[in-house]
Amino acid sequence: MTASTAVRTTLPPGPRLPAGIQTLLFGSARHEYFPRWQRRFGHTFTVSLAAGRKLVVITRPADIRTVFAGSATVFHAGEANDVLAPVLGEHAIVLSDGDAHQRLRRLVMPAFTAAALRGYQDLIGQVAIADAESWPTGQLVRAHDRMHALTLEVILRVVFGVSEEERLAVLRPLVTDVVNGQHAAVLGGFFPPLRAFRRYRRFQARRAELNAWLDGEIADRRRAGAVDGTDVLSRLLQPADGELSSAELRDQLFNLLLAGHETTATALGWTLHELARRPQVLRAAQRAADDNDEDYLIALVKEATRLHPVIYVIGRRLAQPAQVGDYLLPAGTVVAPGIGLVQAAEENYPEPAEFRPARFLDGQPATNTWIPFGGGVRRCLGVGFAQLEASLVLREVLARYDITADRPAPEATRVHGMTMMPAGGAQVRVSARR
Ligand code: HEM
Repeated sequence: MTASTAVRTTLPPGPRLPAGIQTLLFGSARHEYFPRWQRRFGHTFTVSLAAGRKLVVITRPADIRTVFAGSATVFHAGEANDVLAPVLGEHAIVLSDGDAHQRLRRLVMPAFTAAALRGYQDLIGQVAIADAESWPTGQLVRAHDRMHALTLEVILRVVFGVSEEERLAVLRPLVTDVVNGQHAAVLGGFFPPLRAFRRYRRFQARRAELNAWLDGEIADRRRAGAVDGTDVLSRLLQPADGELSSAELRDQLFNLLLAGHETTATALGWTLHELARRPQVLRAAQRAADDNDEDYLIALVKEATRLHPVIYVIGRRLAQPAQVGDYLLPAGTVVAPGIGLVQAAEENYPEPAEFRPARFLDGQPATNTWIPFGGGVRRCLGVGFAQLEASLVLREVLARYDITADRPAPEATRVHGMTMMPAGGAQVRVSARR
């Protein structure tokens, strides 16, 4: 082995700022500091976070492949997600590892197969039409807020399977409180004194109410033998080998709510924002909506999640030492594929700041250069669901409206917990289509 390829046993270089400051920068402006640190320290760098956590950020597709294809007994995603433990239930798939994860994935997967998705299509389409018909014209609309309400409606109707307006009216504010309170809960998990604050206590109280609602719903459905509906809960209730207990089922539903609601809304918000700024691409997208060209509509979302990754970085905690690229990293390190960095690299996407859906029509991107949904055995379970939902929503909106931006510059990105949002709410000016 030559000196240049020798495996290094030190951690990769990284900023020397105090860990508290690096934690703050990671929490509030990772999309600004990670590119700077990459320029300064190279393709692999270490971010030192509070409580001695070391995040080794990787950006080369070959290194990302090592992590995604690596053994699930070595690369633990559940442990890397432990900051979410105060929010999610103990059985949540996102927090699990090893055999427990494999079992949950096997039991939840049938609700996300292509056949299952076809079953949800009409219901999602109805929610999309109802929303699109009610857009106000002649004014500025915060598209992200609208998408937030819409994707919540999809979760309630298509994932939880609730259709009666009376019950939806109870659930909407309850779920909204829980979703809005999750960041206070994560902070309370980090800094116990914050648990005395009202926001933390309110989250816990509303979370308990939602748990009780979900428990009641699952018990009712089991009693009634209601497993043939076209919703995710019905699919999950279908008897399977080693089936989910009621507590496990409740935690998965809650996990799906948190994983699928804000993420999809944000991807849609960014897509509409980019379209409003680019009349030519908008016209092509409107033609695709008229022709029901699903490939183009999905290419729009793929390009939006490339240019504006909803989740900027993901992690795997090493259960034992492992070699990733040039480094032999110690157990306990979190190896973190830098989604936002790999997708913004000129060598992977020429003129990376441009919004070009055609990148996803002329063949596939190179392996591990487009990873907004993560990868390997932990790849997002809802990728097909999110793309179906987004394409149906875009079809209905673009068939009806012209959208423009008042300002040529793109909106800044705001970090909100795990999610990278449009800071101005993805404002678009809406008019009836000419
Ligand atoms: C545009 C929308 C979405 C984005 C960008 C997104 C992104 C992600 C990412 C980055 C991960 C982590 C993957 C990894 O660590 O390798 C993930 C995991 C997950 N997502 Fe999504 N997601 C979206 C929508 C959804 C939807 C709609 C659902 C379900 C209704 C969902 C359910 C899940 C679940 C259950 C996991 C955990 C998988 C596991 O640990 O095995 N997601 N998602």
